[in-house]
Amino acid sequence: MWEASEKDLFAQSAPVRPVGPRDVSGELTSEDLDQDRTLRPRTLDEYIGQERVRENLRVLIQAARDRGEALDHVIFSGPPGLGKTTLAGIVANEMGAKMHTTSGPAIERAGDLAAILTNLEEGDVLFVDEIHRLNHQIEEILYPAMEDFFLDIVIGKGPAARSIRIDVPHFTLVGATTRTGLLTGPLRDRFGISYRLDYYTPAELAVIVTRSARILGADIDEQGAAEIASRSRGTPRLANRLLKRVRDYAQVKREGSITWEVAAEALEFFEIDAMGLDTMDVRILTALCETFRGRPVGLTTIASAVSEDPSTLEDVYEPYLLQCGLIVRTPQGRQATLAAFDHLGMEPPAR
Ligand SMILES: Nc1ncnc2c1ncn2[C@@H]1O[C@H](COP(=O)(O)OP(=O)(O)OP(=O)(O)O)[C@@H](O)[C@H]1O
Repeated sequence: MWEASEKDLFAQSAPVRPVGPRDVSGELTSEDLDQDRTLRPRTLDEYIGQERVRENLRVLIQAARDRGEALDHVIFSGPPGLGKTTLAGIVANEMGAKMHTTSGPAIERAGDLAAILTNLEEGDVLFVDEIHRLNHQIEEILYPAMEDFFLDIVIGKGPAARSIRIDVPHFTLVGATTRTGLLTGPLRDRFGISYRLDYYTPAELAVIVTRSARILGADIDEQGAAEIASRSRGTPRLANRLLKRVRDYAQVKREGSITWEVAAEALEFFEIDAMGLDTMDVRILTALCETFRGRPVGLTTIASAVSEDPSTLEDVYEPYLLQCGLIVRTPQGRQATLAAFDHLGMEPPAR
């Protein structure tokens, strides 16, 4: 049950995907938005990697289609750039449904959500990016809409208040989050289907790079694709971005074709090291190893040492450094491992 004024009720729906350029690691930049339109796979067959998710979805989508029903609500979680938005588009496409896109922080008022939901048609997909950032009042309106497809609205205040119930079409909510931990229990429980996306293997990324190069008309050989893939931190968005940078380098400094030698030289030029770490990753490791001498450190302390926002550090940089075993999370904070000292070519302090 929620309260809304008439004005609120007829408010414009929230702006779509208000993302600005965030030029860090797997995060989205404005260039990515253009690139995404052309490079994004549209069907499950075109989608590379995440085998379990893909095969599961294939069965669930076919079952829903055969029954003529909307697919159950789905949530995708995982670090930025792994393909959550891509999968949401594929779900809509494979269901033959229309996709509407918004994000958690863009839905500010109850009326925003009411406007979005009442504009949907039967079977439509509503994609909510960063769903963990929905405010609690909005979440509560969403519960009956997800479960029983109605909105319960109270108009006015005090004795004059009246309640109306509005039916909404059977839709599929596809949520994406980088932080499942921040999702409230009741919201999480209302998703019938939940997948966590993993980092891609270098072999899968090499296939993605080769496919993207074909679409972009770039000439690349197998070793060139493998070299870009191995430095892409398991992330397709980054693989596509590095491919474009290497293509620029090949065009200006070499003959245009991307071989292993050209790719390695270009990535060196753009300061992407052999593990795919960029300058910010190296600054984080250097702070942990050098400034804090291998001791455990809190997230905000590291963030101020490298002048970065703590949540970007936690969402974007940390997962890959943890995955590579370069840092660990202890109850006292984040700590560099011996592998981090080794990677930086430093002696660990005597314990
Ligand atoms: N499995 C895949 N095969 C081929 N390309 C992919 C795949 N997954 C993602 N991509 C490409 O990577 C880019 C980023 O994907 P996407 O926008 O879906 O990531 P995301 O997880 O939604 O990121 P964010 O959380 O930052 O929104 C897109 O350009 C897409 O084309």
